[in-house]
Amino acid sequence: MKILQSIHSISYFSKLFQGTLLKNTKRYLSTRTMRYIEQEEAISIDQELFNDYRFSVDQLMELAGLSCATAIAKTYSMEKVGNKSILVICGPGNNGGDGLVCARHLKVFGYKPVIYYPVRTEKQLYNNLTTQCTNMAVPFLQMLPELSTVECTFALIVDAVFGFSFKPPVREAFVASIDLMKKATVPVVSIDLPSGWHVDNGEPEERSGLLPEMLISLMCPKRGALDFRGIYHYLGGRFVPAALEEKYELNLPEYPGTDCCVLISCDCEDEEHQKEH
Ligand SMILES: NC(=O)C1=CN([C@@H]2O[C@H](COP(=O)(O)OP(=O)(O)OC[C@H]3O[C@@H](n4cnc5c(N)ncnc54)[C@H](O)[C@@H]3O)[C@@H](O)[C@H]2O)[C@@H](O)CC1
Ligand SMILES: [K+]
Repeated sequence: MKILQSIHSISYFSKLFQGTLLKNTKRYLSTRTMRYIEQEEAISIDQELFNDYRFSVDQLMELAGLSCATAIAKTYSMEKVGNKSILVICGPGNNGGDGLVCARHLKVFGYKPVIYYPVRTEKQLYNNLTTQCTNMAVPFLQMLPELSTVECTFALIVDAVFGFSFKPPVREAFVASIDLMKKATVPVVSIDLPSGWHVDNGEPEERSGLLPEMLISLMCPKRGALDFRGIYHYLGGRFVPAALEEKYELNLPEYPGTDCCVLISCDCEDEEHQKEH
């Protein structure tokens, strides 16, 4: 009983201190105490970036998507991926936009991305991103592939369905995509948050959520990401002005040199991966 209680309090305190304690065998590669922010704070930082700093969505999305493609390439080399394609599933908002940008950069890096984008939002930004992909020979699937097709055709699935504006429950149009990612045995890489997870409370109560192998938090990790139990946790979206970082006490880790992403925790024995990144 005592052991159980102490396990509960360890897990309670590990949430309370927002990732400062080591969980399981996970190795936190950064020595700084990063803050895992709530949905409201993410929205408020986002607004400051657009309204006060006058960034455009296109600018930040390009940096976010590039950092995702870079983190993927660092982790899943062309050698590992082999001849297989990468399925990028895009949602209706900016998380989906990050997926479109990520797919384009993966193509430039020499991978074979294929996009499934079931619900398109009629906005110039998304129209431009889809045109760029089409003209750069990144195919769009009309239908979600069968599980068996996914297993033999794709080396990875990039989950760009929902990010920090998601409000549960998942609406019908996206249920099949999320189910496919839950069932597939190929690794899933989630952009910003695993889709379907509560932004603040993380994995759904009944533990029936999507379990990605890799998570790329953008700007700074969101509170729900404390439940991440996969292998690689990267931070990307290196665009936060120092004054905003200070104001929100984000304590971001140092990015190595000019890199656009940084590995913040790694639950693997792969010492080389940890050293290199
Ligand atoms: N400042 C930042 O941090 C930046 C964030 N970016 C990305 O933008 C994301 C946030 O984008 P958005 O605010 O557009 O929001 P999301 O992309 O998270 O989702 C919003 C869209 O999902 C729909 N949606 C919400 N809940 C749903 C549900 N239960 N079922 C079905 N559909 C649902 C909404 O109607 C809306 O169309 C971030 O997570 C990140 O990936 C980057 O693109 C650029 C910079
Ligand atoms: K996502």
